[in-house]
Amino acid sequence: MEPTQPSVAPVTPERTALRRHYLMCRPEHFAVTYAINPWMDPAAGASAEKAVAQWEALREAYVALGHEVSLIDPLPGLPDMVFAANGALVVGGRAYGARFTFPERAAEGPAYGEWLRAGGFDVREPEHTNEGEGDFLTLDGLILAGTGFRTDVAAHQEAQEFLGRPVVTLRLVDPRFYHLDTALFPLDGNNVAYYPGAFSPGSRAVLERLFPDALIASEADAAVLGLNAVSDGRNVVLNAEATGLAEALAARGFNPVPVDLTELRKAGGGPKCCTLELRSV
Ligand SMILES: CN(C)C(=N)NCCC[C@H](N)C(=O)O
Repeated sequence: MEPTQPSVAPVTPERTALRRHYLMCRPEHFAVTYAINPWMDPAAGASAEKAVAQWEALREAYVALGHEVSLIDPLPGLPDMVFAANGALVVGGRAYGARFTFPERAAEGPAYGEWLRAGGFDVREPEHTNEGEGDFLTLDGLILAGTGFRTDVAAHQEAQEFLGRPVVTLRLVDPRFYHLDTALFPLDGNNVAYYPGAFSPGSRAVLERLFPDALIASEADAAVLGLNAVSDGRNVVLNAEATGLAEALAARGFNPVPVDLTELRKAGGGPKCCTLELRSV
């Protein structure tokens, strides 16, 4: 008889959630009146009422998970202000302000800056174009920074100097994934999920070197903005249509929390875009 190999059951790691503090902006003035990314079609229109209902469900999901949510008042004439992640990058109580690429969103930078200053954050007015956490994603030891469509590489250096954290530049090459947070999200402080096709060959090699155990997402999941997700280290809030990604997350011991943000996707945004993390450490 052949000796039988002892079978080893796969070990799914226990994941730990860390309580977060998020800033959000109710989409009362949401609309698609201009097109600054390939997802936007002003002729197709969008409903602020539907957007508010979907956004409320996202806010409630965060609260149910035990996170704190603060709100900034939406301003008329700024239909994209719901995308709070673009408003700044906040790390260790310091806020590196946003300076938007397109004039349509320019007034959002000062609005978020004022809110953060009033909240006691040390706010830096940026010299260089950058769209906040849309293109800066923070892990324990470093900050990943996107460029290619919106944020200028000079802003990566400016953020590094102000925040005192290493910033690693990644080049985006597919216009559907115009912000880093449409193509990659931190699973926890040390690992990420991403769609390789969104990055230049050199940046893909950097990601492989930094994160050999990364979760690699399919194009189908990326194309429904599934990577525009928010993880607290255990629970991952993501677009409901990203079913393959949700399964892969569950297989790694994460708890996928699906949300429906189809109305906001008409402007090119998902759960992460609506969520600016206020990090005190
Ligand atoms: C990661 N974040 C924040 C985003 N991807 N933001 C969505 C911005 C959508 C807006 N219409 C724009 O094109 O700027």
